[in-house]
Amino acid sequence: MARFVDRVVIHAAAGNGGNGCASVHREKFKPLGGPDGGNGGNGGDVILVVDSQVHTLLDFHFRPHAAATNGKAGAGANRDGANGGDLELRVPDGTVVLTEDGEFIADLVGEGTRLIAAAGGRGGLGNASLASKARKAPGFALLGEPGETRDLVLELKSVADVGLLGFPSAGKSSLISVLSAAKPKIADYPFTTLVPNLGVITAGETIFTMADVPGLIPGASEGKGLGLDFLRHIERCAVLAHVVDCATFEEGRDPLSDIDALEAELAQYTPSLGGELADRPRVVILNKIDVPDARELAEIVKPEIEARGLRVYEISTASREGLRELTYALGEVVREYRAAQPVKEATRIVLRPTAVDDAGFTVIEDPQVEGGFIVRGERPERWIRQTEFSNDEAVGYLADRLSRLGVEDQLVKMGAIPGCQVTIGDLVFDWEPTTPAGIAMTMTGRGTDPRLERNERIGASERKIAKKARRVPGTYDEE
Ligand SMILES: Nc1nc2c(ncn2[C@@H]2O[C@H](COP(=O)(O)OP(=O)(O)OP(=O)(O)O)[C@@H](O)[C@H]2O)c(=O)[nH]1
Ligand SMILES: [Mg+2]
Repeated sequence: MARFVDRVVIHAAAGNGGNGCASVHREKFKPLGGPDGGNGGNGGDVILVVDSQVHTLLDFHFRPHAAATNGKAGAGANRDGANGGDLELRVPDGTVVLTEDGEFIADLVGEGTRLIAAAGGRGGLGNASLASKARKAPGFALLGEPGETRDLVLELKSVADVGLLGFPSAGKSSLISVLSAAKPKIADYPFTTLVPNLGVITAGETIFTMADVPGLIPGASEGKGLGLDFLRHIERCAVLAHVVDCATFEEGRDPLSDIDALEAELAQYTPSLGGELADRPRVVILNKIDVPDARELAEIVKPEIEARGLRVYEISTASREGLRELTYALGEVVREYRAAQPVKEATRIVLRPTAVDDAGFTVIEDPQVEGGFIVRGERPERWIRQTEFSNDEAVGYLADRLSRLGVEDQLVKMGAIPGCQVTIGDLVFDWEPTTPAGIAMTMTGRGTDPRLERNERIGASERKIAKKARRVPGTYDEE
């Protein structure tokens, strides 16, 4: 059976956007028929999708790299590049997504819940789309944006329906091996099991999973033995089953004190996912009754344990006595537990949180460069990525865009002088006002900016967004 992996790091790489195409339509006797470069396709997303048929993160353990396909470049004759295909990764219900630093991103609950783990890059516009009255035949196109790459931690909130608790050599691995198809290592020395095993058990209509975990000893909550690691697994099981060795001759051990010792450890442990371990339903499995002394002992302690309100089952994994009854009883407890859970609602679509400053930007003084500035913002940074810097026309277009957004005005307002160093994203450059009258231009109203009239590529709505961003206090406006 599957080894059980409850925590993996995945490397998600979304597809890059395809580059836009700069092309000029050509026909016989009509050599310059206007721009006809198509747009690049968008890169594919890497998406996590909850699938109730998936129970472990094992696949990701073996294949941690996930990449969506790139968008295709645009071509002449107005042919747009194809979009890259999304890559859907199927994850178990109850997968918790964290950043590598342990910051919580999402809790994926309910069949079909989706999370964009890494967003594909946008395709670049071709020169046909960039054409305007003022720029009838642009000799450039926009570059496709690189897709996001993110390292994410996936953790299983629930690893199994039933978790086995017990001292080393109590017979936990033996039990899972006779109840399910799991074939864990079994031996008569302590700590045979080092990593948990997962078994799938059928009890009539009910199918449930059981986790065999490493043995527990007193002091585990402080890290003794395999300690905390083990408790982290137990925390993710709905039902806890004590497996008690009734045939041990070890000094100071008997079924009751074994149970008490392990309960004391559980009580010491603070579950990292919240929720109390004390609230989990419990059963007690008295094992090894094929040994005569053990059977006798089991008979003696059974009523005492039952008096604590626990269900007790006497079994032997060696002679297979009592297994059928145990299987159905566990199925019953699991069914009860499931029925008591609130109905899980599919969160349906959890989208990647969008950047708050999508429409705006901020300018700060560069702490490292005297007289320098850093411009931050989703859009200006994206525009930089879309620009092919070896093409002067493309650079001019970028400068227009930045100035229209108000970046230039803001730099002036903050005391930028021509020639100072400005950083936007990956780009560092010596700033020069776009027009010789750049500084004076801040005195004119926005509506009278001659560059605005010249350009119809930016839609009214886009301009409105930019304007609105200017009004939001704190976005960047220092007034
Ligand atoms: N006589 C008898 N021996 C058993 C029974 N169940 C398990 N054993 C023996 O007990 C020893 C330990 O069994 P395991 O299943 O490895 O015990 P475990 O609880 O998984 O132990 P750790 O992984 O070390 O925590 C082995 O030698 C088994 O053969 C049983 O019902 N009767
Ligand atoms: Mg074991």
